[in-house]
Amino acid sequence: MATETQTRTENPGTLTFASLPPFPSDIPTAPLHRLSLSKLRSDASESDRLFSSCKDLGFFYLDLRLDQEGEALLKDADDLFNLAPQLFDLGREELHKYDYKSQDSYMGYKGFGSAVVDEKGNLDRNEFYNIPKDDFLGISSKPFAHPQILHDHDTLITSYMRSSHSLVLLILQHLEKHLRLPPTTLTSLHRQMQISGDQVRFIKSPPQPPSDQRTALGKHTDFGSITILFNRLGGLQILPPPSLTPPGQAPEWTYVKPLPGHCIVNLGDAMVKFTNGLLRSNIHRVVSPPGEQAKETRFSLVYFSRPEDEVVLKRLGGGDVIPELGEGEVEEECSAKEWILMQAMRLRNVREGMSDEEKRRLWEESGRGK
Ligand SMILES: O=C(O)CCC(=O)C(=O)O
Ligand SMILES: [Fe+2]
Repeated sequence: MATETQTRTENPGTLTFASLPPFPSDIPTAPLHRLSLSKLRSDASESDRLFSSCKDLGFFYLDLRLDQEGEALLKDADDLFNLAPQLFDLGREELHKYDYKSQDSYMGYKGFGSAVVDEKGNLDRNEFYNIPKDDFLGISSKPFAHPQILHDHDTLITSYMRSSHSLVLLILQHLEKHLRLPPTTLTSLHRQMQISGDQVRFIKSPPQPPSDQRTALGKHTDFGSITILFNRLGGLQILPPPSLTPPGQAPEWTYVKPLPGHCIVNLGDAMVKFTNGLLRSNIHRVVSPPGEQAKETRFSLVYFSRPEDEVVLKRLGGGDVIPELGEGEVEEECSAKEWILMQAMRLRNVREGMSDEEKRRLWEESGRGK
């Protein structure tokens, strides 16, 4: 049993999760900055560090402890980690009823092995359940059906959505300030009660045979604005940009070590488009957890915030920090709704009996092999 002191210690090297094998101490980990939510509310230098993290890596840890809203979010995340196994225990056959791919939606269930993860045409090794914010906040015009167990936990799910969304708005407010954009430029594109692709995602990846450990979730950048991620077992890896790689070395996939009391925050493609490449959405993937952790089933919990459906993903005007477009450069007019749908569905066009060649083509056409 982990004690309060184990999970509350200030030394990240000794932070562990109760009842799970520890993250190995002898493997390299990604150099994410560790920011604090409570400091972010009052300390200008913490805000500066947030801006730097969003520019150089596009990923950071956020310590949620010692902050009222942060602690509430941690509690909800804990409760959702207890709910996740119960949801997936409904079984793949039952959950398939909630796969809405045939309705051209990525919401609901994604079955095990239904997306391509690499150039060889290998299939993923995880299941998702995507819960649309709009269905649970009661603003969808046509909500999807979801398993009863989710409705039974409606209060928890909506509380988690509201807390995550409010964290996203806080981060966007800091970014607006550093980008010297008029106040609400970013937050007004992410109003909680407007229709968007925002979702909670549960992911389950079972242990893989030691002789056949593959990528569970293929390399990608997130498509939306800000992602709030909780996980307990390693497995998430990022490919650091050349600017953070020692001179003369090629960037290498590096594990992000989960830290209790923290979430991992990362930026998606919409933030890159809004800022003409000033902010970064870094490439990442999920592989087998390292060391002893590989024997465990891995769950993760994600809140994806995305711009409201009708927002056009292009450079934001009104500030003097975002780089100008190049001479004669014309941006595509793609709405957030179109962009997210296209990105989310591309690799999920795997059909029964598809040849390896066809699967490889799906990967190629997704543009992720670049
Ligand atoms: O499970 C994780 O740690 C990361 C999941 C992820 O990157 C995603 O769902 O986009
Ligand atoms: Fe991701």
